[in-house]
Amino acid sequence: MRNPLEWEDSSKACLLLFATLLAHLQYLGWAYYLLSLPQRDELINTEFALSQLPYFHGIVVLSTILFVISIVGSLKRSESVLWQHLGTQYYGISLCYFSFVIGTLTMPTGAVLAAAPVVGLILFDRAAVFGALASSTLLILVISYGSALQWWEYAPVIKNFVSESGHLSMFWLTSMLLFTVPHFLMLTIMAAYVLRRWRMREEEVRYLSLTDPLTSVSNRRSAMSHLERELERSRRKGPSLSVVMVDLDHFKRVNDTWGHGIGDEVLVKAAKTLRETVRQNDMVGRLGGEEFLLILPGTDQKGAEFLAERCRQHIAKLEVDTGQREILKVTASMGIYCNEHNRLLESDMLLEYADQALYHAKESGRNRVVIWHEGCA
Ligand SMILES: Nc1nc2c(ncn2[C@@H]2O[C@H](COP(=O)(O)OP(=O)(O)OP(=O)(O)O)[C@@H](O)[C@H]2O)c(=O)[nH]1
Repeated sequence: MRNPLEWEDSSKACLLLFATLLAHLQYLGWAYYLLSLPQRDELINTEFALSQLPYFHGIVVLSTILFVISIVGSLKRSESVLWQHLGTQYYGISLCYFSFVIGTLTMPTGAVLAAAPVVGLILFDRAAVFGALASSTLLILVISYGSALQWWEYAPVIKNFVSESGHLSMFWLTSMLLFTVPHFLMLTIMAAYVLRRWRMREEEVRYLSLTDPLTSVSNRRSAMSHLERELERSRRKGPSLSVVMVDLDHFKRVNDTWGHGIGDEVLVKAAKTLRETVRQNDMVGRLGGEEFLLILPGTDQKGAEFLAERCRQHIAKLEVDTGQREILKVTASMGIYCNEHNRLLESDMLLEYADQALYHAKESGRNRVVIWHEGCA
């Protein structure tokens, strides 16, 4: 599914114009329903309603045309902020006309003026939303003051907002709810949908910023901050922490012989093997190139050695199909350091010692696990 936060401008306009068309169809249906009622003369100004029918139709036709144009634009994946201006301006101005007919100081007008910009700002360009808000507010003010100055009647289609007994007219109240609820529903659903996608994207960005794109294990930054956290915990709570530096042997040769594609495949398989061999709360990070780091909380030196040895054996059993009737095998060297004798060591020293042990493993023939000892320094 594509992300609405990355929709083309034409698709956003298309969505808004579709919502506008639905609203105007609802108003047209309402007008026809009222005109069909036997008691219509008691509820509405029939003469005015009939005189406005061509405009109602005209707006529905115009909304349909604009909607179709925006569909064509979105099929062509057209990107231009003008689409957004068109969609938002038409939404605002066409609803102002309806606001003039039923009254500017009403629930639907207030609801749209208050809620539409909030949803709009999530989805549309700021200039488009504020532009449409400015023109609509200005129009609403002109219509309202025009009525106060007796240039035109207020809510010319409605008769008797209040009944003769002084109570609110049931027809008036029901009509207002009928117009308000769909707008609110549409705006709320749109906001909820876009915000959900927004949260998903945030999750995705977080995942990408912490994960190595090739192997899907933690990247260097994420591994380092995890190490700091675990080291702090080890200092406070006591259990020892072990780190294992893992480096694939003669990896340059793999690349040189079989190409980078096969080299990448080896890295992916090795990372997967490490991930599947360690426990759930251990961390596997790729420090770069063919070097990985295992962070093993609550693990003493003996435990780390056992786990590293198991990882080494599993990697040695890996087989990579080279596509040339030859199966490629790889091995890894590992250096271990555990803070069980010195909880105060900083993370860089922990890594330094593990690196020294790894160097020793390489020097003494590769494909082996070495625990740091004085001789490694
Ligand atoms: N395919 C692939 N190769 C990489 C990647 N990152 C680093 N490399 C290669 O990994 C190789 C590392 O080579 P060296 O550092 O010489 O180590 P080595 O050949 O494994 O030798 P030893 O570590 O001493 O056993 C280089 O050829 C890098 O180009 C990667 O993401 N994909």
